Amino acid sequence: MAANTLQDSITEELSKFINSKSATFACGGSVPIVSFPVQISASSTSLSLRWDSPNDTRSVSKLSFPISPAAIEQDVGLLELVRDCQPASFGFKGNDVVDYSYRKAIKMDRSAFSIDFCPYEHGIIDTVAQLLLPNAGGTVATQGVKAELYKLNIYSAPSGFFKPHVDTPRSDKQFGSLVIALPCHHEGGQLIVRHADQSVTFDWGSSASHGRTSSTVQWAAFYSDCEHEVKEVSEGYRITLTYNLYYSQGVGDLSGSSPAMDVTSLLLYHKVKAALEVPNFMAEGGSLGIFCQHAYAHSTPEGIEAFPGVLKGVDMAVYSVFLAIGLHISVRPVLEFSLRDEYDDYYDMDDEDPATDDCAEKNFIGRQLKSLVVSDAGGYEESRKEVLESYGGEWLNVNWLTNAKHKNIGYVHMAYGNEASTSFKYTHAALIVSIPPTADRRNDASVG
Ligand SMILES: O=C(O)CCC(=O)C(=O)O
Ligand SMILES: [Fe+2]
Repeated sequence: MAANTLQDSITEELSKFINSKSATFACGGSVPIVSFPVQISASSTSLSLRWDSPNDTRSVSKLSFPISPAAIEQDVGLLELVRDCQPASFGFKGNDVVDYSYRKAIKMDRSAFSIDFCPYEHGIIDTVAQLLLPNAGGTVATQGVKAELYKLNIYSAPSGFFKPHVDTPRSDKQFGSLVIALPCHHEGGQLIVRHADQSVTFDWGSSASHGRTSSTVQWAAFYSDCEHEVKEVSEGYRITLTYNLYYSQGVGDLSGSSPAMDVTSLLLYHKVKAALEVPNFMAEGGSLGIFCQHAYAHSTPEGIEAFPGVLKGVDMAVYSVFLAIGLHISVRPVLEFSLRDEYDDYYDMDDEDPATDDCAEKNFIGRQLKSLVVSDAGGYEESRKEVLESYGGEWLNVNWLTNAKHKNIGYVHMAYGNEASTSFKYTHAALIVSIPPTADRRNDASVG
């Protein structure tokens, strides 16, 4: 093949692959167990599984990992675990079925055991969120991953296996599955994951993983629509934990609605309440403004769609606190504007324009976040007032709590003057709160 033809065909194949979902349908890795729990003593180089004995719920059994090839036949805990598991079923036409010609394995339900391994602690869930989630078909409101432990499974020699299947989704929020292999000696039992005409094999057997089985936890995650199978185990015990992976409100999407956070735990909540109780604080009511302290893409359509969920740090705290107190708060663009701007001082003497009167106190605030506005306003003989009106917003006297920090270009318009040219304005994203007058604050149960 001529060099260029070869290059073209490789380019085409790589390009096709990157453009398909196949580029990320499965991922995996390994975590050395010597590092957890955070190593305080030399004895912390194992992990423990504890489970309820089925015959006596007061009695708890324990098994420590890793389990070496030598220990496999003598480990009493392992034999007990095998004894206490039940045959593993699989979903077939809406029923749970046990059929050893399709799946030969045993399982334990999550309600019966606990283990001191947490995939979140080792960055596995962060990795899944970064790699699999973006193509999993969620929305901007589902930027996080919740991994829910499902079952413990054992595939043992001579012939544990699970034929090709697709996992039954537990809810419409499920986008994938995570399998974690505990460090126990085995051979065979490869997990093969397929998507379109591609496949990935995860071989966690001792020889294939160069002995790592004895010292590492190995894992794989894949999308729900991927067919997968577990090949026959020829030696030892392949012990796995399975997790269902769900979309969740992730970091960046908890503003005002974090199910886990009590907003009153934020000191800011009490400070704001105390301020509102002072009659002379904004006695007439008005607008309180907080310029966002972090940078956001607040003038692109995708960036705007992500608000308010994308707020972070103190911006999220501010948003959540005012929302919880029951005041109206929204993210709005503030046009960067000063008296010294362009030729405004000289050419724009329109008396009605508040900018020429008291713009030192007032800010021009867009009604809502807007993607970049390109306008033909501002040509010859048009006042700045018309330029601003074409953007859409109002002049507000704002009591600012923070200074502007980050800006995006928000508005492109014609420049003033008699030659055609363009000019632009930056916008800052700010949280604008409507503060009622003192009398209304007292009457408002949610504020008092
Ligand atoms: O243990 C495994 O590797 C995967 C098992 C599996 O496919 C399942 O439990 O649905
Ligand atoms: Fe499965």
